[in-house]
Amino acid sequence: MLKGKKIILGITGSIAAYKACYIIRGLIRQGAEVQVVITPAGKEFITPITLSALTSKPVISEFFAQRDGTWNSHVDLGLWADAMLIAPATASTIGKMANGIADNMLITTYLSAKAPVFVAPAMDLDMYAHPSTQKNLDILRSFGNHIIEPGTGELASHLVGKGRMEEPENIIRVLDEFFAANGELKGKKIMITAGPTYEKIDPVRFIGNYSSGKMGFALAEECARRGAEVTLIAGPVQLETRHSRIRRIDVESAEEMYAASQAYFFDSDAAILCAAVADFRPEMVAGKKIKREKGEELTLHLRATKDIAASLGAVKRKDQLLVGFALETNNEQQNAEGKLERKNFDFIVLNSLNDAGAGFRHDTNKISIIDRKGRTDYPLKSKTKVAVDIIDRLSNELKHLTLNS
Ligand SMILES: Nc1ccn([C@@H]2O[C@H](COP(=O)(O)OP(=O)(O)OP(=O)(O)O)[C@@H](O)[C@H]2O)c(=O)n1
Ligand SMILES: CC(C)(COP(=O)(O)O)[C@@H](O)C(=O)NCCC(=O)O
Ligand SMILES: N[C@@H](CS)C(=O)O
Repeated sequence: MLKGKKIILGITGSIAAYKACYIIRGLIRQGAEVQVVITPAGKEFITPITLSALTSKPVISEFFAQRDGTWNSHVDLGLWADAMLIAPATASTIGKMANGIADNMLITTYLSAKAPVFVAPAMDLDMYAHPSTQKNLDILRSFGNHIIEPGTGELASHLVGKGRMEEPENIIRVLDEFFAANGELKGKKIMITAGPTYEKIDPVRFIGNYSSGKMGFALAEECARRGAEVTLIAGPVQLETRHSRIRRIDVESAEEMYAASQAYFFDSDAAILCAAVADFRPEMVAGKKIKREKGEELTLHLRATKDIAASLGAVKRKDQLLVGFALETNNEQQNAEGKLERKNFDFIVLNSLNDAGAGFRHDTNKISIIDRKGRTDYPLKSKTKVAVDIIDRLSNELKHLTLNS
């Protein structure tokens, strides 16, 4: 959840300074804006030209801009930022931060920062273990700064030990999770159904469908990233959840998914029913494997499963949102609108098997969001990005619900 976040990246004189390029690229890829402030020693390890090309901003290193003497206001910078990240942070910089020695633009900016500060130490193992460094880190923690512990591995000295700056993707994840934990869905409880259901014929066979769970799991991760507590009711899929705020409930049949949905919906602010729930189940489940008969036919009597969406739509409170999906092969708009009404959805996500790359098993999807006011079409994109579009809409609807309730 770094979209739109303004981040000061402080770079100091460590051989790990080159990794700042990957941090910048990762932050910008997540929609953040990055302003680099680099120490004189940092410039010995990586050039402002490279950093400026990556951030599309002039790099700040002096109190006054070289080109025209403009004052680089550390005060404005401190007020501008949503976060300040010092990566890599040398022992010297950590000591200056801990003791307020503002002898360069980076420390001066740090002392003016109003935003949360994250520090990623990078140094040799003995320097990191030294009581002075550890004491300075404890002081920084006591000020409320977030220390991103270094990793263990081969160091510039070719010794092996703790002191390698944490990897860029993990540093970015720390910031992402920090903002997510304070994200727009903080405190919201969201129930999501995902994947197929399997309806037993006998101990060996079942009726199912091609749902992989990818779309539902992407929705769960996106809600968790935005601070929500997520209950993910998952049919039989080969996927793992990543975010710690996702509580996963595994089910197999439509009946089990129905029971789980009934159990968790009451306490939810919103439910997103992405699962491909079987509409029919065998009336009788054979206790033993049905043997191939001499004849060429096996007749199965099927009975309709309970409609989870309709049952939730019937009891949905005014302070709850209910979102459905429709996978169609024809009459897409008409079928989706029918389900919107029949199941009392607040909006429905339509995807059609007529669109290449959409629907079951793909890593991509092409959706339209339909509600009682109209329809919004989206291009084919990754299910991760489709989830962002859907949760943007859900988040907006939740805000209106909160305002109107
Ligand atoms: N027993 C069912 C079947 C479907 N759904 C939900 O209802 C929405 C639409 O599913 P779909 O199968 O398209 O709807 P059906 O009512 O089964 O209509 P169709 O005849 O097209 O299958 C989806 O959010 C799905 O998760 C549900 O909750 N319970
Ligand atoms: C097609 C999907 C199951 C997603 O497929 P998956 O990522 O699970 O393979 C989902 O986008 C969807 O349309 N679910 C509802 C299906 C239905 O019952 O209409
Ligand atoms: N409802 C469909 C899944 S889209 C089925 O019966 O499997």
